[in-house]
Amino acid sequence: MSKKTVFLGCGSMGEAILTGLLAAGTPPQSVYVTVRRAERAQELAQRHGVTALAQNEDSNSNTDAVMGADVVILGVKPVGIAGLCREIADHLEPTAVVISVAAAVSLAQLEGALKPGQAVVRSMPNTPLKVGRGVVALSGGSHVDESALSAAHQVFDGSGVVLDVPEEQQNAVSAISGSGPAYVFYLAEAMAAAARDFGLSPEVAGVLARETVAGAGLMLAEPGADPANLRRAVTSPHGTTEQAIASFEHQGLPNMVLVAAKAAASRAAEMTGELASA
Ligand SMILES: NC(=O)C1=CN([C@@H]2O[C@H](COP(=O)(O)OP(=O)(O)OC[C@H]3O[C@@H](n4cnc5c(N)ncnc54)[C@H](O)[C@@H]3O)[C@@H](O)[C@H]2O)C=CC1
Ligand SMILES: O=C(O)[C@@H]1CCC=N1
Repeated sequence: MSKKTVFLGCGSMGEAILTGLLAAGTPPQSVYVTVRRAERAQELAQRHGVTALAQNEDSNSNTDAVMGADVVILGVKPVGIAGLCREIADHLEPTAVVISVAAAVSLAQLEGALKPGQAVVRSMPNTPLKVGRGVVALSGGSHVDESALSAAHQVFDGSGVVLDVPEEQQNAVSAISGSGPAYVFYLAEAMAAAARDFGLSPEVAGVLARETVAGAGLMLAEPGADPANLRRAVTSPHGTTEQAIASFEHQGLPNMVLVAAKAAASRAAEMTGELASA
């Protein structure tokens, strides 16, 4: 029998994980999601065939949903995580594995808001899980044994690469792969803007940028792909690309990426502190 898997909060990230999980073969009948609004619940139920519950005055959908659940995925914003944990703590099966996807929320904060002994996994996924090309890093809490960690791996296995990292590395993971899709989309936006600056129509500019980034991404996904080698294969000696790469170098693009990633990681550390004092 399939594990009962529950998503508490199912927005951008939750739905990306849900889509990947179902595409990898998990039967929708074993999946439950809770959201705030009835219209969103209806949308998720129709789109994915899962049972979707919205908050209402008569019952608490979160505590109802976690009853008998094997795996519970916390998909709400960091600021809502501790309250959600306290809300469900007494209703969880002692054997349930709780997986948080929230940036900046520490295992200590999660464990402190749940009952003693609950297995908790802190994860940092990314939205490409939705298309089977995600990457997620997991860190197990103090009560996570091999079978609990394996249950967490199973949530993501079919839709991306799953890595185990020490918890201290989670802010760095968040700054690279968690936020990373946004950096790439931002580059695509900038490429489209440059194309429009040349006088190309917005439609043509959009297609050029999107297809180039998507095609390059697929090449990077091939086994053994190396970004530097792939770049060199496009860069003819004394040709056009060489000029653009030299311009990026001159303007300090690698350092800009480093500084931006450090800003993301610092914000995560700051958020952990804010959540602790809230
Ligand atoms: N969006 C991304 O690319 C990534 C997000 N994350 C993490 O994922 C978490 C969710 O982020 P997003 O999906 O972007 O946010 P979102 O706002 O799209 O989704 C959050 C969902 O939770 C629902 N919700 C809020 N409180 C609830 C409650 N008490 N019970 C049930 N449902 C509730 C909201 O209605 C919403 O649908 C955050 O903690 C974030 O740090 C992690 C990695 C990447
Ligand atoms: O921006 C955020 O806080 C979340 C975490 C990583 C990606 N999105």
